Amino acid sequence: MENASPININHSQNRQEYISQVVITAGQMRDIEGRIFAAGMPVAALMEKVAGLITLRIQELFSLSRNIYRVGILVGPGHNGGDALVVARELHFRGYEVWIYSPFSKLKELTAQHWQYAQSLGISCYETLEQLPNCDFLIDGLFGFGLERPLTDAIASAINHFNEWQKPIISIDIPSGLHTDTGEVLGTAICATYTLCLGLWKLGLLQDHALEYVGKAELIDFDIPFADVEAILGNTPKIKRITRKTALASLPLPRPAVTHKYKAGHLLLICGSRRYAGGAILTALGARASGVGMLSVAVPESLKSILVSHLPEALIIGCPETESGAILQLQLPENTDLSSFNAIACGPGLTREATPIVREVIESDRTLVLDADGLNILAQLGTIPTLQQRQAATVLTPHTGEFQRLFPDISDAKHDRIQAVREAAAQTGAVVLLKGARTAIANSQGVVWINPESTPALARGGSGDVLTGLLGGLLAQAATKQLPIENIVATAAWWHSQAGILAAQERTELGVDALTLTQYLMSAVRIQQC
Ligand SMILES: NC(=O)C1=CN([C@@H]2O[C@H](COP(=O)(O)OP(=O)(O)OC[C@H]3O[C@@H](n4cnc5c(N)ncnc54)[C@H](O)[C@@H]3O)[C@@H](O)[C@H]2O)[C@H](O)CC1
Ligand SMILES: [K+]
Repeated sequence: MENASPININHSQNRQEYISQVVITAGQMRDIEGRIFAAGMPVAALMEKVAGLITLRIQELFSLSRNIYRVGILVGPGHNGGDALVVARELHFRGYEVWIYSPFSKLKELTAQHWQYAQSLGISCYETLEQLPNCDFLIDGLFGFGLERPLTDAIASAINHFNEWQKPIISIDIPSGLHTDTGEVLGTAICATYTLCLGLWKLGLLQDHALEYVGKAELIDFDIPFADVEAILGNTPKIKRITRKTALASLPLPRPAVTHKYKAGHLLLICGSRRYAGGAILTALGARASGVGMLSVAVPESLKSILVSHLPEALIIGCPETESGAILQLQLPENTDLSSFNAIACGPGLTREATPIVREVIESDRTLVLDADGLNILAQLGTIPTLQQRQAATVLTPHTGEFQRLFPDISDAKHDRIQAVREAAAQTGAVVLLKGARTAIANSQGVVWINPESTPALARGGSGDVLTGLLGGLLAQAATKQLPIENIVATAAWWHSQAGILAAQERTELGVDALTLTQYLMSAVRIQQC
């Protein structure tokens, strides 16, 4: 954090950025909340403040009109339900037609008081699903981060019932039924249209399998003092969302006024085979977009001319090839060896025949990105023992299937991807990027970056090749800087997804083939720079 006088730390840009990055668990939220109440903030006052902010946002999302005026409020037994009851009261005063549903007989005291007051205002309250009025949208205040066990019987069937209504649902803090940390569905869960996350981003909202329940997630910042967050998480929180600011900070921009091509990094790509020539081209185009000063691309000899035609500025190295057209041997130009390069990216389109090549680059002292067949070969060689000997920085970029081949003993990456990628990084000492709808990046000290924004448009062949090239190019340029490798990897993931989002906006989610994606990389970063 830049130095800011203590007076304004809670209102500064720094706090905004910090709050937008931090990702927390239910336990950490409870501890932070505990500090706030211990410092004298009455629970009821905080609930009033939070619910007031929720009400304002709801009025923006569903402005009162002739067609939108009926709102059903689902109330749980805890303070999530308390929030919802305050929202119910405030929307009632703002002219919405409000009804409340809660099947719980035992409510927390504050929640029970709000229930009683809502009834005194004449707001219709229901305890059973029968005869519920129609509505234009629903507000889910059943459970927040206090959900402790799977939902069963009455409340589970009620949630399924409301999901079947196909009405827009706004979930307060977390879609009810989702595990706050793993994002797992505990029995069943509300399928939210919007999730208004309170105070600090909950980890479960960033887990791939939660996304279909979360809908569009927004943060309701209710001025949690920076000191309280820092007291629980420390100055460098372990799990962070990649933000535009952090991503742009690791880009090699602006360039120094005086520079030359070798100062802007030299990347060696080792990729492609006669069967997968396209993978080599896409990886090289991704690398080109990174701005790397010099790009060398080692491919089987038979691919050399097609690579030259696509990338006239790159040094294409034609290597001896096997019968089936895989690279047989890395044959670098005269007076060149692996130490001539700032970074190496190896794997796309290699096929499994290129084991000697992968072994050679692993044994080198260069910063190394392994992807695709580079990862499959690493898995065959034995992930942990093979990497143990490496001193230089290693980045692995598996999708879920490659991850499970690399780390068969790590708990199922689908269950808790964040924990899985952390374990993989700790076991290998590598930075591990686990691809997904919310790509997660971990280093061996347990720091995790999560990319909070992406698009299903990127789920296509070749998209990963582009990322590998882009990442390799950024690492080659950063070789002389002291930036943490995981920050560079996070920036590459962010840049890649922003290009996909921009391309999908202009061409729909069906129009983002990998070649098109390479053409959006530049405009994505230019737009984000404004
Ligand atoms: N974080 C903050 O600073 C603020 C949070 N607020 C809201 O409070 C909830 C958390 O409230 P809490 O009472 O701790 O938990 P819930 O509302 O999620 O309710 C849990 C409640 O339900 C019971 N329960 C747990 N599991 C089950 C189950 N499977 N079936 C039935 N009942 C279950 C449990 O015993 C609890 O009583 C947070 O999300 C915010 O919405 C503050 O209002 C504002 C500040
Ligand atoms: K909720």
